Amino acid sequence: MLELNDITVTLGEFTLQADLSVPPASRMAVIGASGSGKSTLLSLIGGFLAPDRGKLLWNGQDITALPPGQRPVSFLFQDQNLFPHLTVAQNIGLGMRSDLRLNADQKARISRALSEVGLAGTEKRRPADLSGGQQGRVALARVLLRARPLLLLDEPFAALGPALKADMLELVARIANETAATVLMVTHDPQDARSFAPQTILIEDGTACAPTPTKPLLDNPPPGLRAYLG
Ligand SMILES: Nc1ncnc2c1ncn2[C@@H]1O[C@H](COP(=O)(O)OP(=O)(O)OP(=O)(O)O)[C@@H](O)[C@H]1O
Repeated sequence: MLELNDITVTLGEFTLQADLSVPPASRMAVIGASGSGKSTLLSLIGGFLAPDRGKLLWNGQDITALPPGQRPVSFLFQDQNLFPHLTVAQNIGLGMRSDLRLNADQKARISRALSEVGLAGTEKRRPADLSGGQQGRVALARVLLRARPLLLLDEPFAALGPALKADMLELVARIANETAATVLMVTHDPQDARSFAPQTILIEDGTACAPTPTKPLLDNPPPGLRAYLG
């Protein structure tokens, strides 16, 4: 279980507050208007941003002061952060061994992850030889192999077409179920929230609200969210 206890973080003029819990093995959408603080919330949980006040707990352990690499977290951002000089397999392997001395079993796992994201046989290619959507899928394969219990997704599949995006969300949901991972996904697309996330964290007026069931929230949104969704 992830707990944000009485958190305040200030970035220039902007302040975000959060006092909420995310139950184990849940899939959550993070929704709010542009500039409401969605990426700020994920940066806070990932350890890229320190709160001015409050604590983050993971399964009861205080992780507020832990650097990103020591948190139980993996990320998938829109900007996929693939290294252009490394092959697809090496980019994925970095998630397992930073010196890239991969054994046969690790290489086999990389190939299996590539098959799962629909990119079988691309191990030796470079990111520049792949489309934006394919690069996104390589980044997803990397995240899947890291198998951390908390997965943070920031608009990860925005560059993909609708069919592929649905496939990728289904894949993330399946892997999250198999590994009992908790997933927080920032999205601007209410359909994605409905299909992927039973619960939603709404960010409004500088506050990340406690999780609430997605369908009733989107069926009957509060005024600020209604205006944003159009
Ligand atoms: N380094 C910073 N210094 C000052 N203000 C910042 C900084 N980073 C973000 N902000 C401000 O914090 C607020 C929240 O930004 P954030 O990126 O979290 O919003 P968001 O909901 O993810 O937006 P979007 O949907 O447009 O990506 C914005 O008003 C932004 O201008």
